[in-house]
Amino acid sequence: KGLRDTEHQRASPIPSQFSQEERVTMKESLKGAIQIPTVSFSPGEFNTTALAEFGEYIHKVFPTVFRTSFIQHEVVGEYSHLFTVQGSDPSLQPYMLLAHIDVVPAPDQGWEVPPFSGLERDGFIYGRGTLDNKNSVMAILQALELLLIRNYIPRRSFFIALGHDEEVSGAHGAQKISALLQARGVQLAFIVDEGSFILDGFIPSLKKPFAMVSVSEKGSLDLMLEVNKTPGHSSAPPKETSIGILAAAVSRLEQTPMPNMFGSGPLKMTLQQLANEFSFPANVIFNNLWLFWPLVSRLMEREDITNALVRTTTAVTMFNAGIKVNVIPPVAQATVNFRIHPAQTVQEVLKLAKDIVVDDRVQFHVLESFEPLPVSPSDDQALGYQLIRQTIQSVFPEINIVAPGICIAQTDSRHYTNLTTGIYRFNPLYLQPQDFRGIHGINERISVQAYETQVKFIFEFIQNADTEQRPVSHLHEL
Ligand SMILES: CCCCCCCC/C=C\CCCCCCCC(=O)N[C@@H](CCCCN)C(=O)O
Ligand SMILES: [Zn+2]
Ligand SMILES: [Zn+2]
Repeated sequence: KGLRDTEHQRASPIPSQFSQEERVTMKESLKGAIQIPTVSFSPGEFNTTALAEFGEYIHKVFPTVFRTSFIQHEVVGEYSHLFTVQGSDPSLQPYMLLAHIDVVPAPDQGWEVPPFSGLERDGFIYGRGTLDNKNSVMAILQALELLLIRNYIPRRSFFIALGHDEEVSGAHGAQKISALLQARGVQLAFIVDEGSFILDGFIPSLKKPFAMVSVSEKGSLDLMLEVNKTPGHSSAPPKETSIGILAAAVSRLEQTPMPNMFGSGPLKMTLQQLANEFSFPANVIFNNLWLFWPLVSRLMEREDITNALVRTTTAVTMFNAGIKVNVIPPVAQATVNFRIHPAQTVQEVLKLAKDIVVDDRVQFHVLESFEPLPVSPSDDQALGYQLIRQTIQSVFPEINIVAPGICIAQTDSRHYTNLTTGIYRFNPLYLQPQDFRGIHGINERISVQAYETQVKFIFEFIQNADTEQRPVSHLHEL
């Protein structure tokens, strides 16, 4: 399986080796990026000073990118960046690399070092954005900078889109870039974004880490539940207050998980590809899912992360009520964040939620919703998927399995379905469960060595994408 060379294949790729000085520069540049607090607080509420500073910062640390004649740079939606890298062969369909420069807030509490310090400790750079997602922003531009310094000229054109509001919707960044490219008539061969990793230790009986390339992502429904009651004196309370009614409603939602959808969606493909990697007897079980699916489906529910793969999840994330200790509360509101399994729709989940609550004193307000994403191809003919696979095999030769999977979070790539059917979410980094807890959590960090490897991966990927051939079906055709 893979990509077939032709006479046009670049004779000798530029080796992905970096000098000691370059390696120091690249890690210092990442630290500088972490120190700029580009926080998204809520839709439309960003640290605009930091976003503007970030724009100046990338000019400073990647001067060659900005002065190269075949690269066009545009600022979109005030703070997002779009780079158009013109390849020498217009017959090759362009692709796009995505990343986002905004981060979620990070209060200091619980961090070993301040979250916007970018401090290095024991070989790790700490800070908000080191995994989500300034690592990708900086690694993409760093790899391009290093290629340009080595006089690289791409054959296949590509775009780099860096959104500034991914963490709150992408409405001002990714959506505008997508509309701009659509207006220019651009169609893309594929997109590569954040959203998955080389996963290590997420499934107990799996012997080795494997690379999961997410070919779909879950949808979402932000639902606000509201109960109104006439306020009054707390000395003569009604049998139920708005708070009590609402608490019972959200408790019912928490206690009644959405149906287990194991068997539909990309997870089946993931497990089939992994089957032989499990130790005995799990390998027998995963090789015979037709027989053991009830058992596997129950096993998947046990851990939070694997549970998120088999169903629409329900997270009560906000609860507001009450105005004074001796006043019966007039209104109580709770917000529930559902992450929708690819085999369900927003409308189905809304109906299920209402059927669980069954209380007409509770009003439902849909704040925002997004359908799950279609499944991108991962077969032998899928150029983007095969290029990712090829580059993983080169940069991580110890990884035996590259499997398609699903992203349990949302990414900016969801705004680009108008431009391509090939959307792949993969960050070339090892991720363990404790690293996952750092994403949106505390002590988010990346090892210096992992960041260098990410730069190396993109450095090779950009060159691999210059291939002019289509993927081939069978190895024996090589
Ligand atoms: C058998 C396979 C086991 C798989 C285990 C999966 C482990 C999880 C791996 C990776 C998931 C990390 C995803 C990182 C991307 C985070 C993107 C993000 O934070 N997006 C936000 C966007 C919010 C937009 C506003 N609604 C989000 O989803 O909240
Ligand atoms: Zn992200
Ligand atoms: Zn995030």
